[in-house]
Amino acid sequence: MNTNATLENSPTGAGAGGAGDAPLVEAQNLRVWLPTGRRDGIQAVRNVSLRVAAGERVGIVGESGSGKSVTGRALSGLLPTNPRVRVEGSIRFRDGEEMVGASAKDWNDVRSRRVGMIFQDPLTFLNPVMRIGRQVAESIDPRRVDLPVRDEVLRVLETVGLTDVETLVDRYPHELSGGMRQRVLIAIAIAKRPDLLIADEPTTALDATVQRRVLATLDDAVSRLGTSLVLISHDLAVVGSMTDRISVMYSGRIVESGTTNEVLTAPKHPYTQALLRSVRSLTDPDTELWSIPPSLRREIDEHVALEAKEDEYEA
Ligand SMILES: Nc1ncnc2c1ncn2[C@@H]1O[C@H](COP(=O)(O)OP(=O)(O)OP(=O)(O)O)[C@@H](O)[C@H]1O
Repeated sequence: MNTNATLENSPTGAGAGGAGDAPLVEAQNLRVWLPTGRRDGIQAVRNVSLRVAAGERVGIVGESGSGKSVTGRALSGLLPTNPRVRVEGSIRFRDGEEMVGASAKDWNDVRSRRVGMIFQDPLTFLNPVMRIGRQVAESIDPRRVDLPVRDEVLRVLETVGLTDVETLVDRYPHELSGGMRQRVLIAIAIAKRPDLLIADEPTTALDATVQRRVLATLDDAVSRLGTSLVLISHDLAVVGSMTDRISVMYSGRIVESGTTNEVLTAPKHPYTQALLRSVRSLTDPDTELWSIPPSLRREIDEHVALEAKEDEYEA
């Protein structure tokens, strides 16, 4: 049986909900197909089930191309707008409607009230021709972007460790360093006090020292707001230090889920075991290639194919 069948809440995780709590967000049997040159496109996400309790922090780890980002984008309704993108299964926020198949307007509503996003490359997310202050203000309240929210904008920017904020609000994204831009992105994401933050490789593009500081800022902001966090990263050390639970993805599937401690200290799935070993033997830190030997990779592929068959049979 696939280990993602039951995804228990961390009994020790900070703020994790109890067993009877309705999750803040729950994806069930999520399946996503994306268009490619091939006629049917590719299935990037295969039967992913994931639940995040209020205040809980869940990490999604796996190699490049395993489906982490597509899962994160599906959870935030930000998959490419292309009629050939197909999503099946279920995504529900607490007290909300089914979001698979929901309109762009419904997703906008959910994002503006409940979900903040932080992506790897702030320049693609920030508006290059809009001053920083206005971009943060729009996140606080898209209808009130003038003076009344200025104090709040300054406060949010200070919250994420930025200084000289009176000057900063009048600057444009290209005038800031990478670390500053990433902090602005965190500010924009937390300004509306979302229930859930989805951070997809939030610091990968930064150098190691800046990365640590920005992660500490994110950690601090999430703790203070009591926000739930989905942290997507190929970096097990980062995810291990910031989450209550971890789901490991391989070939579009969640192959193992458990408390962070369980997954890191007693991994059950051969892929997680290989992943943990390969972290220590990564040869080129600039790529996301994991040094899993081909014979072991074949074994893992066979194991995962067998699990997929079992899941299909059970369904
Ligand atoms: N816009 C897109 N159009 C077509 N295929 C896509 C698109 N985005 C992702 N894919 C494909 O979907 C699969 C999953 O990609 P995804 O980006 O979710 O992986 P990932 O685990 O997040 O990897 P990375 O860490 O490199 O971002 C990959 O095969 C990828 O090539």
